[in-house]
Amino acid sequence: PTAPGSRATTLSARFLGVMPAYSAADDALTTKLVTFYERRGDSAAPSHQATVLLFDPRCGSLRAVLDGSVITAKRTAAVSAIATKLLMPRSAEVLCILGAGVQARSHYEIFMELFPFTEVRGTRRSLLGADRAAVRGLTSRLPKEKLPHACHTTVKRTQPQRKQNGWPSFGRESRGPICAFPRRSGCGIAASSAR
Ligand SMILES: NC(=O)C1=CN([C@@H]2O[C@H](COP(=O)(O)OP(=O)(O)OC[C@H]3O[C@@H](n4cnc5c(N)ncnc54)[C@H](O)[C@@H]3O)[C@@H](O)[C@H]2O)C=CC1
Ligand SMILES: O=C(O)C1=NCCCC1
Repeated sequence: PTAPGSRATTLSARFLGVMPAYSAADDALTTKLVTFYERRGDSAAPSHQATVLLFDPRCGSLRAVLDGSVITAKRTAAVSAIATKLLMPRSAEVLCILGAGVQARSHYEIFMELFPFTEVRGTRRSLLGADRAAVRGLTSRLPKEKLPHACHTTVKRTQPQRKQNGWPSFGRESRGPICAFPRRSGCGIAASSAR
């Protein structure tokens, strides 16, 4: 989760986030620095780039500089997985992932490892490029007649809002990832990872 004291500096759809944290249990003093930029089609750079600095809590000296991109991808998906483990109906078989970027991939990987989904669905803009062939039962749109049991949005700058039929629809503000379980499952919108 975002640490208390985190700050973000904005340059019109370009952000620098500072996420300091101290864990007494691990005796670890750290901060993550993360930039997240709205990308136009012509940019090859990742939309989110992060670095983690680790300090010695006793003397304040810098001890390590870590790449933060993998940590961000895995930690965020891990939080979604915890929420899903606690809230998803046991009978769930169908996973839906909206978005096709870094978080879509990390969510896909951990969800396929931890849960017995038999089917994965995405939207037209999904799913996972090269992994497409490995995804069983992928459909290119969300069929109304058979709702998935868990839905994870990893799209940028959108947020699902519950529709009457229980499906998330996209608003224009805010950010994912957000875990949603359709109302039919009895859970409603269940959790938003992290922030
Ligand atoms: N809560 C947390 O701790 C974290 C949250 N995030 C958030 O998760 C989201 C995804 O991050 P990344 O995967 O790293 O970004 P990314 O830039 O790698 O992927 C974004 C994906 O969303 C898709 N997309 C954008 N608009 C769409 C739309 N209207 N419909 C369908 N797909 C659409 C893009 O095509 C792209 O595949 C961002 O909003 C980001 O800020 C990311 C990291 C940590
Ligand atoms: O690294 C994180 O955690 C982020 N949270 C929200 C937006 C971008 C990065």
